[in-house]
Formats: sequence, C-alpha cells, structure tokens
Amino acid sequence: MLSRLSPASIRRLSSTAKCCSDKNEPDFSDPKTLALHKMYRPERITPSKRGIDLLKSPGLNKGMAFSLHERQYLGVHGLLPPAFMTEEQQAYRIITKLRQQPDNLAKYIQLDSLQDRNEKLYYRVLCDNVKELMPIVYTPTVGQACQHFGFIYRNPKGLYVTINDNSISKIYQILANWHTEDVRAIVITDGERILGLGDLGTYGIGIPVGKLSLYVALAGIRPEWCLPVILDVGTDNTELLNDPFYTGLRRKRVRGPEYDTLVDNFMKAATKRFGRDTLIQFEDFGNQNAYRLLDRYKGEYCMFNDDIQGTAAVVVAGLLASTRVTKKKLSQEKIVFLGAGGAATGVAEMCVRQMMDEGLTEEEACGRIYMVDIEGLITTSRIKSLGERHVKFAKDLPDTKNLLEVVRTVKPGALIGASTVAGAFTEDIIKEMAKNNPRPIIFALSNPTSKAECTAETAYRCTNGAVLFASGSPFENVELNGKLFKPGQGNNAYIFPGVALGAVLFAVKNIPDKLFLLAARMVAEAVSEKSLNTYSRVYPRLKDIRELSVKIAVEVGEYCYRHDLATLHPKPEDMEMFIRQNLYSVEYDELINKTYEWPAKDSKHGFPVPVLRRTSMDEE
Ligand SMILES: NC(=O)C1=CN([C@@H]2O[C@H](COP(=O)(O)OP(=O)(O)OC[C@H]3O[C@@H](n4cnc5c(N)ncnc54)[C@H](OP(=O)(O)O)[C@@H]3O)[C@@H](O)[C@H]2O)C=CC1
Ligand SMILES: CC(=O)C(=O)O
Ligand SMILES: [Mg+2]
Repeated sequence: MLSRLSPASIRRLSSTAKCCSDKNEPDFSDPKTLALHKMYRPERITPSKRGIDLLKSPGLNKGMAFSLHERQYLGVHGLLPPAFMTEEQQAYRIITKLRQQPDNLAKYIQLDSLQDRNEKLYYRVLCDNVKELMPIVYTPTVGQACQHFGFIYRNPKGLYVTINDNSISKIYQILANWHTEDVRAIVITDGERILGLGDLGTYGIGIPVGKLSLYVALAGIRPEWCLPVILDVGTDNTELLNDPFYTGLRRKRVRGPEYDTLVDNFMKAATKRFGRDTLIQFEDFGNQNAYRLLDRYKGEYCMFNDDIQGTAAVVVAGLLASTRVTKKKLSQEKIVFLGAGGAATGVAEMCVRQMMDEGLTEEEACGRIYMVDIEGLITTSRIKSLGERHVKFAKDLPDTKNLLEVVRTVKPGALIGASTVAGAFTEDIIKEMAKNNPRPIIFALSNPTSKAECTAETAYRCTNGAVLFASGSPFENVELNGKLFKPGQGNNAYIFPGVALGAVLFAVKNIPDKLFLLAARMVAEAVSEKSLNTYSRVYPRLKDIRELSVKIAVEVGEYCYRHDLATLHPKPEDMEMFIRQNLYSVEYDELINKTYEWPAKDSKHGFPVPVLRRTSMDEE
C-alpha cells in the first residue's frame, strides 16, 4: 500500500501531521493508516498563500466572499472592494451575466475564466445549473471551443506532453511540474478524434478539461485530484498546421513504435509519480489506437476508454430502459449500427454480453447485430479486410452502402448512429423504422449537435411521436400534436463520473468490463416511469446524475472488494456514507482558524473521520 503513495505525498502527509494537534495522532509508520489518512485528510488548513497570491489561487480564492477576519488575517484587506458578498450572491451575479452573453462560445469563455479565478464558484454555478450549463462546458460547445482554441486560450488547464519528451524521466518531470501532488484521476487524449470533429491536435485539450469538470460537477470528485493531459504527437489537420495561432507541434502525426513508446512512457511515469491506483481515462483517441491501447493497458493499469466502455454502458442503459416500453427483451431485438468505430463496436459488444446474460449464445447474439461502416454493411464477402472485432458481426447478405436498404432488409427494432455523418438517418429511413415497429428505437449518438445522424424534431415528426429517441448532444424538447417529448441525452456522462468516483475512492487496481454493464443496468433502472411514459425519455434527468454517480460508485466498490481489486483497506463498513463523506463540496471552506483534531481510530464507521474545530481566534 505504501508503494501507492508518491514520495512527495508521503512527505506532505507527514508535514500535515506535524502542523496538527498531536492528540490521537495517527501512526504514519503503518501503511494502512497512511493510506486512510490520504483519503481523509481535511480539504484545507490555513493556506500557505497570502495577499495577492491568495487571490490568484483559484482553489482558494473567494473574491468578495472573504470575511473581514479572513481579509485581515490573510493579507487581502484593501485588495478587494470593501463590500462583502455571499457565495449565493456571487453565483447569482455569474449566472445573470452568463445569460446575457450573445452566444454559447462567449458563455464558455466566461466560465473558463471563472474557473481560472475561483474554482469553488465555478463548480457552484455549474452544479446549480447542470442542465443549462452542461451544453456549454461539454458537448456541443466544448467542440466549438476546441475548434477555436487558438483564439480563446488564456491559461493552461492541463499538461502538454509532446513526442519530444519521449522518456519516462522527462514525462515524470512534466508531471512533477503540475501544481498538485495528489492527482488521482487523469483524462488523456491525443486529439485525433475530438467528438465527431476529427483531428484537432492540441486544440483537443478542451475535451479532458470538460470531462474533468463533469467529474467534479456530476460525481463530486475533488478538482485538485484531477489532471487533464494532452499527448502532442503532431496533427494531420493541414488547416491547423497552417493556423498561425495553432498551439501544438507543427508536424504530421507520429505513428507506430515511437507513438506506442510515448504512451507506454506516459503510463509508467504517471503511475510512478501519482501512484499505481491513479485512474487514467482515455478519451477521443482515433480508431486505430483506441481499442489497441485499451486492450494493452486494461489489465495492467486502473484505466478505461470512455468512448468504448462508457458509451457502451450508456447506450445499453438506454436500450434496457426502452425494453420497458417495447415489452421486448434486448435479446429479441435486431440492432443496426451506422458506424463501426470505437463507440459503435463497444456498444455492440456490450449488447452481446447483455443478450448472452438473457440466454442467447454468443453466435446468436452477434447474429442480431448488423454493422455499417464507410464501406457499407459488414458482410461475409468483406471478411478478409475486416478487423477481428468485426468478423463475428459479418452477415451473409448482399453488399450494400445503402442504409435504407439495410433497414428494409433487416427490419431492426433499434437503429444506432455513431458515424459522425450528420443527417444520415433520413426521413425515409426513420419512416421505415416506424413502419416496422410500433415503438422504434433511434439513437443519434454522434457529437457535437452538428454531426447528429438526425435531429429530435425529425425523429418525432417522422414517427408521429412513436420513436424512443436519444442523442449524444442535447436537443430541445419537441411538441407534436399537443404532446411534449423530452429527448434524453445518450451520453457517456451518465457513466464515467460514477465509475471514476468508485475507482478513485477505493483505489482500484483495474476496471473490468463487467462494471460497465452493471453501471448500465443501474442507469436503466433509474429511469422513471414518468420519464418513459409521459415524455418518451429513456434516460434519467441530467440533474439526477450526481446521485446516480454515488450509487454507481458503491457498486464499483462492492464489486472491486469482492474481486480483490480495491486496495483501500479496511473496507469501509458503510460504503455509501464513506463516499458521501468524501464528496467535494461547492460551499466555500473556512480558510483560517481550523485546527485538526485526530479522531479515535475505532470511530463509528470503522475509519477515522477528521473533525475541524474552531479556535479562540474565530470570529462569530
Ligand atoms: N454519445 C456519446 O456518448 C458518444 C458519442 N460518440 C460520437 O460517436 C462518433 C463516432 O465516434 P467513434 O466511434 O469513437 O469514432 P471512430 O472514428 O472510431 O468511428 C467512426 C465510424 O464511423 C464510420 N463512418 C464514417 N463515415 C461513414 C459513412 N459515411 N457511412 C458509414 N459509416 C461511416 C467509420 O467507418 P470506417 O471504420 O470505415 O472508417 C467508423 O466506423 C463521434 O461523433 C463521437 O462524438 C462517441 C463516444 C460517445
Ligand atoms: C461524448 C464523447 O465522449 C464523445 O463524443 O467523444
Ligand atoms: Mg469522447
């Protein structure tokens, strides 16, 4: 266990201990105590920063919410306007200003600079307005922000590791330059497939930043534990190579052994620096690397590929919820996928697992799944050119690139798009789906909105409201024949925050595929009857994700303890309470006058809980 902590963490933990009361002080020579302390240390004790440095520290700054006592004690008195504001007032001021912005990109920029200035307030505003602001910090606006990144870049929010840094020691040094030592979750991309927008090189850094904002807002993971990383191996996007504001290396993408060594070196350096249990989420890697890297690392590291596994889980969740309306099991449906990349293949494979759990053989389950890629339907005549993952889905049918023809021949109950081809689900195709099914299932998963295979409005109109529709990016509600439809957002954001919360809190060794299937079932169960029957929405409300994440994290923890994958010991007696006690709070911390009182080791929940106690210096 001790080896999971970096030398820096151990040093810091020991020094934290010294500045605290020595009453009941834990025995840091015991590795388990040390690990528990890592988990339970108080968020902040009196900060080392003062004055203007404090105001420029986003993790500590409260702006005009600093009390008079804090202002005086921390050397910011006179540096701020003399009035005081509560956090609520500040949040109101921010959201009011945001709503006055002329467009979504302007809102993104305003929120981005708030995050640079005052992290708590940023998350407060985001958590209070999840439905309104998720489309800004996440898809679709984050895609637009990545495309314009050269113009809107202000402050670094993550680390850049380039192909020129290709050794463990150089990468370790870069990681050591990051301002926090206790990193527990990394989201990494190489920028090759940013949403459905293609190769955006280092402009893709917006994606790890956005995903990690959702770690905090949707799962309560502490922001100081989160690190966004971009691997810069060049870009094949000639427009970017000619863009005077491009922020990355001006060279074609490196591929092959040199690329693989960089990723290997990163994995080794990151786990050496931050601990073996550091979670590493792979995001928006290109088709030729996504599965390959997942297969290589999933048994060895605490990692997952969100586009493959997170997407698989959220789509299976939507399909399972839909079965409550169609009254058919998933194993009774035929499913056509447009797109056969990481996302579609991940979903197809998880559908097979679910169908097998429902009693089909693998062959029977694969037989119910039809995949269409850029070359058309995956058929037996193409077997020689297919990757091993696709062979099992090849059908003995005539070759065709015509999706309408595929839908006419197969008569699927579900049509799922992860192709990046906007409008590929034409009105004819949607009507054909409605002809064959009383309640057709149509998921247009491609992001951002401009890449969706069809709009919500087209789907409802062409099926006369019968469709069970979901999309990767949000669509407005649709009113048809006096009925209100609320399309669900079939996005991996229902899955990755909860899985990540469980992985970091229980310090898991690796994340088996089965966990994603369990998460899918939990999301499906969380869809209310009202959602399904009144609004035809096959996902829970976005504002329910935070609660869902806690439940998913409990499941992750229970599974990992059962399979000896959790390294936090002893196992907390009350898993849910343990998780809730470790959630990030969007309320400002008191920055002064806290001393640390060590609790009795045999406290009620089987682990020490820090108690923050006021001192005589407190103002009332
Ligand atoms: N809603 C969500 O939660 C998620 C949505 N997505 C979205 O899904 C999309 C795809 O992602 P991902 O699978 O990772 O990307 P990939 O690049 O791995 O796959 C894209 C797939 O689409 C196929 N394709 C491209 N053009 C056509 C066409 N004209 N006709 C048929 N098929 C075509 C490609 O075919 P070929 O293999 O022959 O090149 C490939 O199989 C993106 O827009 C992404 O944003 C991804 C993850 C999560
Ligand atoms: C949602 C997501 O992960 C994607 O579109 O890539
Ligand atoms: Mg993605």
